[in-house]
Amino acid sequence: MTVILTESLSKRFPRVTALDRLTVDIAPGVTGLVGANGAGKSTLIKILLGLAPATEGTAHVLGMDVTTHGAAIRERVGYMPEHDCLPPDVSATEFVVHMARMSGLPPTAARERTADTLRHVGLYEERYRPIGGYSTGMKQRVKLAQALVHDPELVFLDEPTNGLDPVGRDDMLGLIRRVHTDFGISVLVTSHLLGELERTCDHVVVIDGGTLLRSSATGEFTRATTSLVVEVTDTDEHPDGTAALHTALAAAGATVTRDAPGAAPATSAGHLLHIEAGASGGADPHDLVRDTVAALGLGLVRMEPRRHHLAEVFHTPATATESGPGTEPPTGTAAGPGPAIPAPAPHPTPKGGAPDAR
Ligand SMILES: Nc1ncnc2c1ncn2[C@@H]1O[C@H](COP(=O)(O)OP(=O)(O)OP(=O)(O)O)[C@@H](O)[C@H]1O
Repeated sequence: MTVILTESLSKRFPRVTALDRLTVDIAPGVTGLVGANGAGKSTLIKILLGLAPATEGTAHVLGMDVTTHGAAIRERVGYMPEHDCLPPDVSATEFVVHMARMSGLPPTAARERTADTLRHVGLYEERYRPIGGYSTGMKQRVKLAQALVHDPELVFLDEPTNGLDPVGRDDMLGLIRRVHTDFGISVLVTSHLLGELERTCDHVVVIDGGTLLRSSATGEFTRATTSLVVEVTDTDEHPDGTAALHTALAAAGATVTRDAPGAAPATSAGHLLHIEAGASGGADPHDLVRDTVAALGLGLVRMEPRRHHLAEVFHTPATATESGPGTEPPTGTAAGPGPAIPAPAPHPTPKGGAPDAR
């Protein structure tokens, strides 16, 4: 089953190719659409809603052609735009009731659905206050509520975590997950932060310069690169236990690094060893570590699998070119041959709203 299907979809502006022969097939569930700023995410959403015409190619949403069924698609799809689009002088309740009425709900149903939806997104007493006084987090919740109020089958959420602090981001990601688990609504959520989508999405589509880099289940991005993290104590015999273990494991044929491969320096603890799974000559790396630690007489503080983050997968040239099952190769690229997408910004920058006041 497919909720979104595009075939060789392109959008060319006079100076920029925003989408370049994009072919994707998205199933029900929560799907992340990842790409750096300018990758073409918002353009794709506008085409899928029937709000902007494609230059070439086809797109279907819930089985409907976007060029001929835009209005019918918008009846069954919710849309949370990226930019601040809320009127400051009305309350969340007034605004969401208005949007529900615009979607065709009768007055009583619109009021009831509004109350339920605002409660679901976590807005309570403050829903009667003017939106102008809300924090960015509260405004994002109102935008999410208006996308859900007409009970759609699918929602497009464009950068819903933009401008939120880490706690606000986690709350929003949890809400997005529940939109699917509690109501069965499929979600297409965009972000320029790869890491935040791996916890939220079943499937991730990565685009760059309007072309497809990769489309696969979230687990496939991370599973292939699992490594073990090991931490040991020092002893009188081995004052640097980590170094001793490193030497012994390497001598046994394991691929060992002292810092997290590809990790930012801030996350690299010099006393952690990373052993690549499957790189220890066929032996189970758990057994190898256990036996080696015991032979050296060290104390084992921890031994745990470490799942690489999506960002690392894309910033490690060796893994970025691997094709897992279900992976589609990049099509002709306007952004050059490099497989890695540009580094995501360290902080999401609110483009339309004020920084979170909380
Ligand atoms: N109406 C337009 N006219 C000309 N160029 C446009 C227009 N809309 C988008 N673009 C360009 O198309 C490219 C893709 O833009 P788009 O907004 O889809 O990217 P995005 O991935 O959503 O990034 P962002 O998160 O920054 O909005 C960009 O280079 C942008 O400048």
